[in-house]
Amino acid sequence: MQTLVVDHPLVAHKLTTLRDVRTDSPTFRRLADELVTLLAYEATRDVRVTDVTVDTPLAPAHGVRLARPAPLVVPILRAGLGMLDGMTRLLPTAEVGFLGMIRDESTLKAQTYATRLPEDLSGRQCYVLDPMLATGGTLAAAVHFLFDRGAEDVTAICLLAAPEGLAHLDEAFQGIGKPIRVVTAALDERLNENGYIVPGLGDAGDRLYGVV
Ligand SMILES: O=P(O)(O)OC[C@H]1O[C@H](OP(=O)(O)OP(=O)(O)O)[C@H](O)[C@@H]1O
Ligand SMILES: O=c1cc[nH]c(=O)[nH]1
Ligand SMILES: [Mg+2]
Repeated sequence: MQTLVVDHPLVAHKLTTLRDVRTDSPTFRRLADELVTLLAYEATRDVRVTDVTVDTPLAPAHGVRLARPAPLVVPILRAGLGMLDGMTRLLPTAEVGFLGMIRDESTLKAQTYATRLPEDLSGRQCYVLDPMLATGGTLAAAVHFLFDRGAEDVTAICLLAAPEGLAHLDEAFQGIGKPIRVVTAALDERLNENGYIVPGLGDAGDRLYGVV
């Protein structure tokens, strides 16, 4: 598995405000949206393209277009939904699948309550959106869903990651023979006794959409 921590002053600036407990929900949503677009720029570095030639007003010009089939973007509900618009702004032709998952707060195990994905993902590049990679249980389950349907590679875009979550994914997908990448704005220190990322930003879903 490959991990990329995007090192850029604009990313660090926006992430700092996102973490701040005084940041309200509307500002949090706007910053999450802006951050995902910056992260997606790096995360899509290996997106498949095909060569094309277009005519400028002066002469033919060689260039590229996104290859078919289009990439699949998969936000993990609920918090991943806050990253969808920022991603599709950059990749407007992408298709979107959905996974609804919630972590049981006592066992920290991920439970799936909704799946809406294409049956056949053969040859598809997939981008999973979830702001928090904590124990890694949720993301590991999501990646399994995609590989089980034939996805060619999976790139996860996260706002924050914990070392424990990256280690979990490394172990879970060792020897799978398919590329997995995690692109994140920061690698934090650790998880606390409740499985929350420290220093983190709290519960991303609650900060985006309110406590339910
Ligand atoms: O790496 P893990 O330990 O599995 O934890 C990370 C998951 O926890 C959060 O979702 P949550 O269960 O709070 O659901 P929500 O998005 O509906 O708030 C977060 O958005 C991730 O999906
Ligand atoms: O720190 C964390 C861990 C899991 N889910 C969150 O929203 N935040
Ligand atoms: Mg939550």
